Amino acid sequence: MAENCQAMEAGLVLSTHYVDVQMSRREIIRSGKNTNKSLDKDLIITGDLDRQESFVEQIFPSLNGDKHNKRYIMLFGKAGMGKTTLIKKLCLDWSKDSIPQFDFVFLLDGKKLTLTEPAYSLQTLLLSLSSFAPPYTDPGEVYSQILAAPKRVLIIFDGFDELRDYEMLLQTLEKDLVTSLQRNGKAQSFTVKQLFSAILQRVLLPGCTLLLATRPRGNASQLLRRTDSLLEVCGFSPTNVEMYLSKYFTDPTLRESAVDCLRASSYLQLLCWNPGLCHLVCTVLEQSKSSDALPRTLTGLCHQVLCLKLEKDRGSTQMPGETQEQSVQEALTEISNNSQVRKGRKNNQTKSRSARQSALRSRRAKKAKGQEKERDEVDEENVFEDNDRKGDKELLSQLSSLAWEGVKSNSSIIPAEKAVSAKLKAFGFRTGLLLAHRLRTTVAGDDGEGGGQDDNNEEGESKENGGDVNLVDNCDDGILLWANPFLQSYIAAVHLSLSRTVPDRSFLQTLPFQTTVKGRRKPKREELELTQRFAVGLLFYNRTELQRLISYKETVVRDMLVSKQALATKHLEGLSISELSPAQVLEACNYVYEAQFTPKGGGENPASRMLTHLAANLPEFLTFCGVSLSPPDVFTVQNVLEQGGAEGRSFCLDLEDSGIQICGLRALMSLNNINTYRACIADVITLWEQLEQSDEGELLLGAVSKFKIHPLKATQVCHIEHLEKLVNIHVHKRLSESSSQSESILAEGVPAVKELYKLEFELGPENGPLALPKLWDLLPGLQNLQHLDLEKSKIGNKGAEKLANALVSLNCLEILNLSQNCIGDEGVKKLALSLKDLPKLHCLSLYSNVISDEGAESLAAVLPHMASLTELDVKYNKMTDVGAQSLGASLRSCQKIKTLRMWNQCIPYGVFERLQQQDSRILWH
Ligand SMILES: Nc1ncnc2c1ncn2[C@@H]1O[C@H](COP(=O)(O)OP(=O)(O)OP(=O)(O)O)[C@@H](O)[C@H]1O
Repeated sequence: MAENCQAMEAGLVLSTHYVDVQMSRREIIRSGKNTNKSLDKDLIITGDLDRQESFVEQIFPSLNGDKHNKRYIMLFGKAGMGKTTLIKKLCLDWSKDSIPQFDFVFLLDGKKLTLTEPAYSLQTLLLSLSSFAPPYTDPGEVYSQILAAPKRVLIIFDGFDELRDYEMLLQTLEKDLVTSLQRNGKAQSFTVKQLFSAILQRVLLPGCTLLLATRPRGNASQLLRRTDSLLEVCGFSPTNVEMYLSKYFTDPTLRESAVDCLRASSYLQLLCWNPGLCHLVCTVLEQSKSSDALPRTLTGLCHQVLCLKLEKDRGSTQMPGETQEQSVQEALTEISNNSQVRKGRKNNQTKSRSARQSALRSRRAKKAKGQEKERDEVDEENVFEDNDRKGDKELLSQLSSLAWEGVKSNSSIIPAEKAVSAKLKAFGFRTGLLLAHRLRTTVAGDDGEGGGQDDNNEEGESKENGGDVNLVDNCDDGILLWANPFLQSYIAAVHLSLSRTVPDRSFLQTLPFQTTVKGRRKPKREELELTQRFAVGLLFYNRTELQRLISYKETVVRDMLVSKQALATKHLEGLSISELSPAQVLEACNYVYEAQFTPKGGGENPASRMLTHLAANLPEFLTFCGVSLSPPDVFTVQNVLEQGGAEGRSFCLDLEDSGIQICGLRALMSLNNINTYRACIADVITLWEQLEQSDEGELLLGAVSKFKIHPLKATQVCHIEHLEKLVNIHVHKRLSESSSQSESILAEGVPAVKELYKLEFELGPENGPLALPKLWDLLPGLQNLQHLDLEKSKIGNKGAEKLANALVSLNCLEILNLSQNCIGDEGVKKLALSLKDLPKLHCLSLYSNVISDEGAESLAAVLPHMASLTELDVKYNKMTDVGAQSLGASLRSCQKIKTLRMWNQCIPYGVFERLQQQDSRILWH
């Protein structure tokens, strides 16, 4: 396994190129209801500071001593975020004994589901179909060891694109099947799907640990119910990016210039947050001559990577004789200079490269035979090159149509029934756009060179430029797939935007923000979203550049682009921006950004028209609440907000529950057309502290004065912890004991606290009590609070007493909701004493508590003193006719009260009716 899991793409090797990334533990909102949950909607999004981070080693708590060992772990992250890489690292660590709790680790790939014949057993699945599995000399013996101690087995599932793929496997298995699976472990009569299902449903190997990797989209009610632990790959931090670059560019001069170039390209640098994109960025940096030539958009990045791949392919396929040899040698030297990693693989590569070179030479020789001898050699070259380029463009066009088919069906696998010509496959492999994935593990000795299986059973770019064309043809258990999700989406977009076979009408239907027949906007899959983004980007991309991908004449391309540009612009301008969801607003910002760097031409620029339109129509109260804002997302949002600023618009930003990083928060909040902002309180405080430390007084002033927290709904314990911190700053009028600069800025306290008028404490009966002590401490600091909602928080009599103490300071309180809180007579007596001193309280609810007659009487006693009270609700308590009559009597001297709700089963019906007749303000409901 140590050998087999090493390979990363383009010849990089895990042990030298892996960057230790962090993961964050995530939780889902457990509402108790069995709703059809969708992970990306139901995850609790924490602030930057609150992410509980952990490293690979910490995924599995040690088996000894940990009673709550997590046995169903889900690892998620968007495309390219490094799930597979992390799993490989895990396998590598295990192979080096650093995860001693497992005797066996098996990696099962979702792609194996394409094997549909009922010809497998658990034994063959684990020992022959799992990735990285070595050939076993005595599989029977190994299998019995696995069965003997399933607790010491880790099974990893990877290669599933989305959550919903797992859901399909969690549908209940038929009883007969369960019985036969359990009885006949060795019978090779099951499908991969049945075996996967049985493992996931704990029918087979119950007790083993499962780690499931997936992209986060899709509904997954079944899966989420089973999961004990949710981990998200965080992506690269700026330090990780630096580390990656230093590993990628081993030559110090190259590294330095790459780092400099990257520093000069803000957006590119932010894209590196996604490790998969960071790799693409390095590919471009490696070849780029100056920072001016670097791409500025995601479209530009993928375009350049694709062109480099095409050029590399042409470079090695088109140059005759010596020149070709030289260039391949140069390329090899460059590669080995750049990374020691590739050295290990060099033999293979050199072998396949030289084999291919000679094949190419003979191809060229054959081609050359029929040519007119007298022709000038240079001309001959050009003709070949032209023809080859045309051929490549034709192949690329076929690939792009295939890519779009894949995006539409949400798959990176090219279905076997698709007829893909050998030439196209060869082109796909050579350029590294396609991979071949072997479905069955090679048995020892199968491989002529004794190499065993390769790279997670995948072939293609790993033997780049190699002669693996026949692999899929010759090997009937191979499948074809796209090597890179970004490039697949990019090429799919090339089909949409640059193919004449996609007429305007169809193109229009592929644009984002389509409403379905039912009028709802469907949630979209990742690749489709990316493809749409690229499609828009391509329409406005440099035409000369695009010409490298397609063989139409310039005028044809121009006309086609102009027409599609007009459609895209009209489509966006026709949208009612204010009706878009926060996620769609973000999408729009991303599209507009991709289109933005249109080369200057005559006339009005439709791309800038789109930007202006979006900026002019964004709602003033702009919320990204609940939408994950990645670093590059923040950049595109900033771009639109700045444009809005140029048009005289200003915004109130809500960045709560967006997971925005503190540096992103800083970037947005410091724009001068932001009136107010909301965000995770703890992150905001950290930002203030940073600004204070860096002596940025003016920014700090803005950051403090623009921050808003009203109205505040606390749903997690940390929300109250953060609020407590903020109230402390407000009360002490400085950020910390030692701070001096903030003192003048905070001389009047924190405006956000002063302007907090409504606080809803919604932690529920389980978490509520954990945060209550902090709430009691901080409440006196909220002097302007008008509305306090503590419904269903289990505050009890003790809490009521604490609250009573705090109420003394809340002179502005108008509404107090204490429904369903287990408050009894003791508690209400204490409360009553403070309530009478609240001059503005007009609405009090003590609905569904445990107040009996004694408590009712103490309330009755203070009612006449509560000058502003208009509504009192004490329904569903424990008082009898005695308490009810005291309250009724007291009501007579309270002219202001409009309604008194007090019915419960302990009050005899007749008594209540009589009371009601005496005073119509007494209500049943
Ligand atoms: N920790 C890491 N260190 C170095 N490179 C990494 C790391 N994580 C990811 N990469 C780079 O990013 C590329 C994409 O990562 P990977 O394939 O693991 O993503 P993924 O989350 O599995 O994506 P997908 O959802 O598309 O399967 C890798 O091929 C590798 O080059």
